Amino acid sequence: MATDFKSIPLIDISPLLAKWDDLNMAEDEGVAEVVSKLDQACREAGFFYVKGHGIPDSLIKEVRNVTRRFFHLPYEEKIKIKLSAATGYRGYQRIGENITKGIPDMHEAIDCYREMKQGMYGAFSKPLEESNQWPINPPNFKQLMEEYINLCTDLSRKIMRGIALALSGSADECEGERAGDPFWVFRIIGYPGVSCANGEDTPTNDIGCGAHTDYGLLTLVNQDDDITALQVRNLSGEWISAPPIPGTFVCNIGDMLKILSNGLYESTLHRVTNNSPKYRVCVAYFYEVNLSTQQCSLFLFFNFCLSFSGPLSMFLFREQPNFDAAIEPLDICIQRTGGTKKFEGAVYGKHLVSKVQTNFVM
Ligand SMILES: N=C(N)NCCCC[C@H](N)C(=O)O
Ligand SMILES: O=C(O)CCC(=O)C(=O)O
Ligand SMILES: [Fe+2]
Repeated sequence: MATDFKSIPLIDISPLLAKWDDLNMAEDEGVAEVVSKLDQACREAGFFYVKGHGIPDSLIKEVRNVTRRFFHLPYEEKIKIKLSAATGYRGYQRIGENITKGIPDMHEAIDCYREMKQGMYGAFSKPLEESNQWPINPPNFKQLMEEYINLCTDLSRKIMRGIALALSGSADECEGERAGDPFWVFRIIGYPGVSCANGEDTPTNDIGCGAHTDYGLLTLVNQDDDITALQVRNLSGEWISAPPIPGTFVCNIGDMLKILSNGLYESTLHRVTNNSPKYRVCVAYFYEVNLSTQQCSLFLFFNFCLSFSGPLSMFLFREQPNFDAAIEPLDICIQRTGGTKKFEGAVYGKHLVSKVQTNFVM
């Protein structure tokens, strides 16, 4: 975010999706136009809406509907999948358990993370190495969300190809050899509506989620289409609303893309306040990292050799997400920003674990 933007741009990405896997995509006029809009949006706001994304509207709505049904269940039902350090920070957290900059957030949520094989990355990934906890009620919850997550993963990868071109890299600049198996985070969130406390006329103004930046590359927000609650901070510190635009996702840049782009793009601060009397649902998919490391290539090699020793080893050595990717500013971006690295590299998984471990009071 480098400007005093007053609204958030809307981009129709269908030309990019039509050519995303075409080696000459950058020469296509339609793609070039999308790329230039992405570049402008990422520089100016770090936020943009996308339409023409190809994910069926019926699925997007159904994801919010089952979410609403879950949060309306009695508390005893919801804590059956309660999040704790012992569950790898996966599962349900009640209102006020997530904290941002020391202040409890007025939201409840289910947190999910791409699952990882135990012991894969050494000690640092241990805190997150458990399985997701899905509600058994509504019964189709897990299946529906997994289908949705897969579509969001594909879509994010394609948008990231456009962003890689916008950074004047190659389309797959932000991917490793093992692209296609990225690490993701998924948050299913509910924000209670405000009520007028003690008969006062003005509703209490509770912060649904305090000002923060997202941790990875790109976020896709699926928000209720009748409540304006998400706000994005511009350069002079004004909070600009991101009202719902039916049929779109709100997309924003996370900390890993800020590092990769050497600050050309920034992860913009945003927050949520639900001042409406209605309960608000939001389902956020976070496309976190998709760059492989040296370690990963070695692992791939072993995996390749072992794949000849039968189906069992194929199963044991199935692909793992690149949770341990070391993120450094890309050379092309260093050149474009005056030749010096503005950020030290970060190991993605360490960044995530340090955030998650300080996000809860329970
Ligand atoms: N995985 C992501 N990006 N989650 C965003 C949650 C932001 C709130 C959190 N308490 C914080 O302070 O970061
Ligand atoms: O509720 C929203 O609109 C956004 C939530 C968000 O920013 C987050 O979970 O990181
Ligand atoms: Fe966020």
